[in-house]
Amino acid sequence: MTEPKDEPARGQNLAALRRLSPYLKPVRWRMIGSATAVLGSMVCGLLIPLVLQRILDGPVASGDTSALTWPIILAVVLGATEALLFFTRRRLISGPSTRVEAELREDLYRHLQRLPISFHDRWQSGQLLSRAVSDLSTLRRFIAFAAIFLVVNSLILVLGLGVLFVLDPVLGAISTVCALPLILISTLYESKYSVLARRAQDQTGDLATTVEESVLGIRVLKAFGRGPHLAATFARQARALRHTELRKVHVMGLLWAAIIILPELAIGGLLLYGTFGITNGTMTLGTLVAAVAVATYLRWPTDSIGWLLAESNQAATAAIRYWEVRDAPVTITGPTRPRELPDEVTGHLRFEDVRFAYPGADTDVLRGVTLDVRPGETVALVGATGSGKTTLTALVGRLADVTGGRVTIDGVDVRDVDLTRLRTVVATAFEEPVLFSASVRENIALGGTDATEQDVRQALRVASADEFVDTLPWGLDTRIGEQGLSLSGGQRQRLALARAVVGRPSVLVLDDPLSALDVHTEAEVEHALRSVLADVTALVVAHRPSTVQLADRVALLVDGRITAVGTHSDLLADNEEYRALLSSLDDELRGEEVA
Ligand SMILES: Nc1ncnc2c1ncn2[C@@H]1O[C@H](COP(=O)(O)OP(=O)(O)OP(=O)(O)O)[C@@H](O)[C@H]1O
Repeated sequence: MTEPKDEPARGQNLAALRRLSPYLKPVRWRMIGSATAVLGSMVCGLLIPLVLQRILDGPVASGDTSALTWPIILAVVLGATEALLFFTRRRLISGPSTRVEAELREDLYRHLQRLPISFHDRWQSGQLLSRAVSDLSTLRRFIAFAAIFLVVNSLILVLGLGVLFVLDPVLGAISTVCALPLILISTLYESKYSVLARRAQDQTGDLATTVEESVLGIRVLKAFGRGPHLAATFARQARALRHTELRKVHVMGLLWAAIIILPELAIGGLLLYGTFGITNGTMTLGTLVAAVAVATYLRWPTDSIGWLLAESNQAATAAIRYWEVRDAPVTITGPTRPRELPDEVTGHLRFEDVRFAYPGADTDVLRGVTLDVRPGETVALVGATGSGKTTLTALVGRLADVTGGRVTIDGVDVRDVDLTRLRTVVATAFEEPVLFSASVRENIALGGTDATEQDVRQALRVASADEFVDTLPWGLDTRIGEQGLSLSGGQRQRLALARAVVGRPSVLVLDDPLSALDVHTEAEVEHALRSVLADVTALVVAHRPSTVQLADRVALLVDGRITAVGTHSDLLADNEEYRALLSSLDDELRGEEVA
């Protein structure tokens, strides 16, 4: 599922850009300096035609070449200053614009880390990726270029038209009459373009999602021969994006037609009127040449307005998309006044009448779970598929919050404990042992920020992973591929276990740690698990009888409630439902093995 994609409303654009001001404030003087430099540079450029006018109507008309020296020196100085100031603009703005981009990106990443799992369940990763990369580049380009030139070019346009009016009011009027429709067309086109810009940016996000998913799922795709199917989906999305880009070009093309024709008409009009003026003696040659030179100089400020508006629109769309993520509420936060857990946490874990419903769902997944896991005890959670086992485990480390009842550790509600402290006390290992493209050491140390070399080695020993890590080419420093793809399933599971125990948690939550392992690997991980579970309170989701046998007691989850708790053998003897469930899990397992 993806996030809602609204077309940007008018007015929303400006508000989204205005919200960037806290980031722009520290660099505002450099931005103003850059705008002033470019304005100064363009004013110099605008003055050169006036010097030309003086040369033509003065020394050239009178044949007095001795009077040429100073005007020529002035023209050269103006030209050199124009170039120097233009260069200064770039020097002034490049540092601040990249700094703003980096800060926005950092804050986005930090926010993504704090957002609840439910947010990440809802959003496609490609959409987040495109916002963090391409949208922020668009904003940097806007800050460094479009924002400054939009202001400066508009000012130069007004100034230039003013110069034309001073040279001759009719020349000024001809140029203004041609410039006005251009501004009108640019404004009309702005709204059309912004809708297409938003669509193209969203489609880029979809495309990124497909690429990312196919790279992560490359094994599944190859195994099922589904590569061509995904390639077809990719091609379809790429075609849709191309179609939108072509429509953008079409809209842009219409604008460019107006942009090119209207200034040409203006220059034609100036030449026509000027030629009559010179013939009648009401205008000098210098004035006409200066007017044509000014009008030609104004082509870039005029031409660029549509394109700069397009860039600004694209930047506004990028800003809206950026704030959509930044505005997503962080629903799981630490308490303002945290309650202290004892220094020596015993790990007494209790679920008291716990209820839970996923956001937007009509029914509760958990409907009053009550379970007591004693300090140091291992309880296996058993239930039919979809009965809510994973959901229940997520509540301990507050990956999700209960919607009713409470979860306590040593008598303290987990919502009252400082979040960092809670996640030091509780460690979770998930069904899919996700590893990062980093060294083995870095992957393990993720489980405990203060973990020393000795802690990492101890954790590997506990998880029975030390021997195979020693055989890796660079031992602990061996870089493992993204998702640990260069390792076997059992090796990845054991590294995930080591990561879970490295911070010496008091409560360990394991979501089916033996999933997707063959019999041989299962035995290796089981051995590791026995030693991992020896010193902690553990809640283990179990899909296999072998995992159940690691537990002191078993809790049976049926229809969102714990219906029975007891030892494996007691439940086997007394509970019909448990027997049926276990034999169905056994059948499933046998089916998997045969397959
Ligand atoms: N992010 C989610 N949003 C909405 N519903 C969800 C979400 N995740 C799980 N569910 C639903 O909640 C119910 C319980 O899911 P859960 O993953 O906790 O079950 P489980 O017992 O762990 O299943 P399994 O044994 O197959 O892993 C299911 O009906 C599932 O469809």
